[in-house]
Order: sequence, then C-alpha cells, then structure tokens
Amino acid sequence: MIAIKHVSQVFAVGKGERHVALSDISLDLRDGEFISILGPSGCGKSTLLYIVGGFVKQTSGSVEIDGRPVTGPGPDRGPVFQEFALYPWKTVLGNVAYGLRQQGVARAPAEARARELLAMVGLSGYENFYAKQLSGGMKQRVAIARTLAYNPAVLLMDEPFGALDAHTRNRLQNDLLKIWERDRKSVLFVTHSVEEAVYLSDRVVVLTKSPGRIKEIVDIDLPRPRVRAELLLNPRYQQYVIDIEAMIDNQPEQEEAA
Ligand SMILES: Nc1ncnc2c1ncn2[C@@H]1O[C@H](COP(=O)(O)OP(=O)(O)OP(=O)(O)O)[C@@H](O)[C@H]1O
Repeated sequence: MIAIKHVSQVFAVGKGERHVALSDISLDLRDGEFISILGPSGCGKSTLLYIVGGFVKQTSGSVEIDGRPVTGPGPDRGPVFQEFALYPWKTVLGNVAYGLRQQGVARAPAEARARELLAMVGLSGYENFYAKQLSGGMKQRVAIARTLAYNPAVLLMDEPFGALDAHTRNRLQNDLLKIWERDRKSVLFVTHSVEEAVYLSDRVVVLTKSPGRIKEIVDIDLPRPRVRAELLLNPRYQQYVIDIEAMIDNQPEQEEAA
C-alpha cells in the first residue's frame, strides 16, 4: 500500500549547517496493517509521518502509495497530528462534517455521517459543543472522527494519545482497535510508549538515535482481537516490551551521515 524507499531527510539549520533527521529509511506498510514507530526523542518519527503525509518533501528517496509517488497531501492519507487543532469557531459536529462538506457532500448527509462517527468515538450528545468546552481526550476523539469522516485508506497518527491521562489513553486505544478491526485501515502510528505500540501493532519499527535509521522491525505475534487484561498477563507480550525497551535504550552515539 505504502512503500517508503531509501528516504533521507536533511534540514538546513542556521548558517550553512545541516541536520540529518532521517537516513535511508525503507519500509512497506501493507494494506490493513498497523505499524507503530518508536525511537528516542528527536530521531525523526514525526518527520517520517510528515513525509508520508506529503507535508514535508524528503531530501532523497521516494514514497509511493499503490505505486504512485507522493507529491503532497491527499485524501487517501488521514493525518491525526497534534498541530492540526480543531476549528474553534465550529461545533464538534461542524468540525467532523467539514471535510465532507469540502468534498461537496450536502449538509444533511454530511451531518448524518458526522453523527455516526461521533457515536463511534463515544461523543453522542456533544455535537453542539465547541472545542474549548471539551477535555483533551474528547478533542482527540473529535480529531479522529474528523479524519475518519473522509475515509482515508491510511491513518497517520502522531502520538495521538500522548497528552492524555492513563485511563483515557487506555479507552482511546481500545476504541481505535475496535475501529481498526472493523474498517481494517492501514495505520502508521508514532508513539513513545512501548506498551502502547506492542498492544496495538502488527509490527513495531524501532528507529536509532538521531539521525534516525531503522534499527529493528519486530513482528508482534499476539492474538487478535486483543484484550488488554489478557495481554498484560501474557509472557510473550511482556517479553516484547522488555526487548523493545532494550532496543531503544541501548544505542551507541552515531555519526551524522545521510
Ligand atoms: N523544519 C525543521 N527544520 C530543522 N530541523 C527540523 C525540522 N523539523 C524537525 N527537525 C529536526 O529533525 C529531528 C527530528 O525531529 P522529529 O520531530 O521528527 O523527531 P521525533 O522523533 O518525532 O521527536 P520526539 O520523539 O521528541 O517527538 C530533530 O532534531 C528536529 O530538531
């Protein structure tokens, strides 16, 4: 579905200086697959998501979707990024319906679909609220519903639950898994939480310290549908968490070369 081929990213910083953010990343995201990306702070996880989203143009290498090169953002990829705040002047319903209205869907069907999606993310009854009247977790649910509204084949999620308390985070992880198991979208998910990555993913990609290279790709061979309470007691789950934590922590310093 998505083929990332030898992607490197070098940013110009200051006078004539350059910073290598990503170095020679190659990765395939299969149809319906859930991949998480983990790695030390600053290793280029968000940059990789922005490149796949078409918001940042890579310095070298290519990204293809179903064989077509990515040249910019498109409705086939749905970003759920912290930076893309909700429109404060629109209601919850208006925020979710917005993308559909932009695509030319008439108001009534767009709002009907938005109501369905809000029900799916547990926000029925909040249609007429504004963003400032919502909790952080509720805003994140609206952001997910807003992206799902235009039915992208791929979800690009940059630490969507990072700012939430543990209870809300667990609930949203479960909701996301339910949506994913029903719709089987492909997901690229950036997180700092090893537990979250193992719980959600088919594969976990561990990047090296900056400049980010692929250090390991771990197949998560755990049964689905996943039930958190069972997984926590599953020795194989525990071992994945221990192994991946060690991969992130035990990293030598690297040379800056693209
Ligand atoms: N537009 C930019 N110009 C210059 N440098 C940038 C730019 N965007 C990102 N960087 C640098 O690229 C590196 C990777 O940043 P990125 O945000 O992708 O890392 P990350 O792994 O997502 O970090 P974190 O886990 O802390 O969120 C960082 O050193 C950052 O300073």
